[in-house]
Amino acid sequence: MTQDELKDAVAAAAIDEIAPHLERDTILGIGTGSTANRFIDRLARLRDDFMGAVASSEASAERLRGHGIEVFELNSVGTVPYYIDGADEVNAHLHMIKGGGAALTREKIVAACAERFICIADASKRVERLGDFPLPVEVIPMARSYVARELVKLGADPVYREGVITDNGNRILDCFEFMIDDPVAMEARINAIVGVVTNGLFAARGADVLLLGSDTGVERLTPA
Ligand SMILES: O=C(CO)[C@H](O)[C@H](O)COP(=O)(O)O
Repeated sequence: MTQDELKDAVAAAAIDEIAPHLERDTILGIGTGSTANRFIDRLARLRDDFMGAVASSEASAERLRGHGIEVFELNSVGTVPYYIDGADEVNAHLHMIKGGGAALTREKIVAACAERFICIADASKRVERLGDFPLPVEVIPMARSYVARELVKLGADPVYREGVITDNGNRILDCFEFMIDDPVAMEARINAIVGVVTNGLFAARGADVLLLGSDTGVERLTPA
């Protein structure tokens, strides 16, 4: 199967996972990226079965609205029963690196408000140790150089993502050469640097379920 077919397969599996639990007043949390987009496109077929969605990016909000799905502000919703999103890397504990699409901060906020995080990914995203994928860090623009120097002290090789401004008006540093042995500790450590908005480690709040697509089908995994 191609990677696109695997993304379709996990998007379909996520629909199967949540569809029996949808109520007329359900508001879902929706992620960002090519896998999440496939989920959004399938969700459109169920749009009369639930109330709407909270989106983790302007791009996803636009896509949801394009399908006639109402998009709500998180502040007016409170909690959502499910957050469905992709990942750049995921380990056996369902800790993830996210933010390849620069939406990490809003993704982390919506995930924090979700009762369950369902991660949808093709098998290429499953790793033993996080860090081959460059870890994104969202920074306040004026703190960019300072944060980069602090990240070097932690062992990373941070590279400014040229031309990218996040939905929050901030910048992204991608940390290369950064093998992460303790994702929970490193997530907290990076977030403690002044000027960091958040980083792309989703470890303190990892996923509850991973739907992982491979040539043999979609596997449903829970944290080890
Ligand atoms: O974190 C993300 C965006 O900020 C995405 O979930 C992540 O980059 C995976 O994207 P894709 O489904 O396109 O591979």
